[in-house]
This record gives sequence, structure tokens and C-alpha cells, in this order.
Amino acid sequence: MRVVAQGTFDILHPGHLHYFREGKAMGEELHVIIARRSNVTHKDQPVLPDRQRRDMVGALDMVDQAHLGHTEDIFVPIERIDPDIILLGHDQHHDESDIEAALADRGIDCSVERASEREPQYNGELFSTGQIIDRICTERC
Ligand SMILES: Cc1cc2nc3c(=O)[nH]c(=O)nc-3n(C[C@H](O)[C@H](O)[C@H](O)COP(=O)(O)O)c2cc1C
Ligand SMILES: Nc1ncnc2c1ncn2[C@@H]1O[C@H](COP(=O)(O)OP(=O)(O)OP(=O)(O)O)[C@@H](O)[C@H]1O
Repeated sequence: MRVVAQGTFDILHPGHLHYFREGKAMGEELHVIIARRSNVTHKDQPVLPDRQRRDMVGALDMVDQAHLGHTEDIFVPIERIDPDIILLGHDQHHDESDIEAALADRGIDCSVERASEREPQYNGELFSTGQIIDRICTERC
């Protein structure tokens, strides 16, 4: 089984590791698609360059391959990777049925599932790139 996860992954945190571990446990191969900066329009754009985010994610043990996303069509990398499962993040804004419909239109046989959220394991654990950046600004700027 080949599983795909996707997201921005600007500053890595334990929530990302939880998502990757869950994806890897669902199959043999975990592929991660890194969102292009130009496509991150619903929140602040990433601080780190596209290739740096790909290289950091690709260096993690549970990730078999990290791919730069396509700039115009998010289904181009999916067609190339040909996964069995697309694992959406617990809070990702994409709608399962919209993605399933787009996959069916293109003749891609792949299921869409939703990942769980990591529960905090100690006080002060930060689960969001935005929160880490806010903390840096408060404590260091
Ligand atoms: C199946 C799937 C494939 C995606 N492929 C790409 C892609 O090729 N290029 C890209 O820039 N974003 C891609 N995205 C979008 C990003 O992963 C992401 O959802 C969004 O741009 C960043 O927001 P998020 O990190 O809050 O999810 C894809 C999303 C999904 C669900
Ligand atoms: N606490 C968490 N538990 C499980 N998955 C998480 C957690 N935090 C983020 N993820 C998942 O990691 C993927 C990438 O997250 P992304 O880098 O886009 O945003 P983020 O880490 O939530 O930061 P922010 O939205 O503040 O920029 C998403 O699919 C998201 O659901």
C-alpha cells in the first residue's frame, strides 16, 4: 500500500510527526507532497523555501519520499505517485467527497481518509507553525 500525506510543513513540530507516523502505519510507502508557496493562500505564506521544506520532510525516517507539489494542478503529483490512500490532515480544509470526485474523473483508484489529531503529551507543546512563529516574535523580537 502506498500512502500520500500533504501540507505546508514550514517549521516542523510533533503534530507533523504524528501525521507522518499514522500515514506510514497505514501502508508500506509514505509519500509526502509539499505545498508550493504560491498555493498557500488561506494562511500566512511559509517562511522557508519550497525545496528546504521538501528536504527536511524527506530526511525523516518514516517518509519514503517527499515531493514538491505542482504549481497549478494538485492532481499531477497524485497521478505520478499513484497512491492507494490519500490521508488528509485532521484539520485540512479539503473536502473528502470533492477529492474523491476529482479522482474518479481522472480514473485514479484511490481512497481518501482523514488522519487523527495528536493529543498534547506535556505542557507547552506547540502544534502549529503559526504558534511557533508567534512565540519567536514574542520572546525574541
Ligand atoms: C491530494 C492533495 C494533493 C495536493 N497536491 C498539491 C500540489 O501538488 N501542490 C500544492 O501546492 N499543493 C498541493 N496540495 C495542497 C496543500 O497540501 C495544502 O492543502 C495547502 O496548500 C496548504 O495548506 P495546509 O498545509 O493548511 O493544508 C494538495 C492537497 C491535497 C489534498
Ligand atoms: N497536532 C496535529 N496533529 C495531527 N496532525 C497535525 C497536527 N498539526 C498539524 N498536523 C497536520 O500536518 C499537516 C501540515 O500542517 P501544516 O504545516 O500545513 O500546518 P500547521 O502545522 O497546522 O501550521 P499552521 O497552520 O499554524 O501554519 C496538516 O495536514 C495538518 O493536519
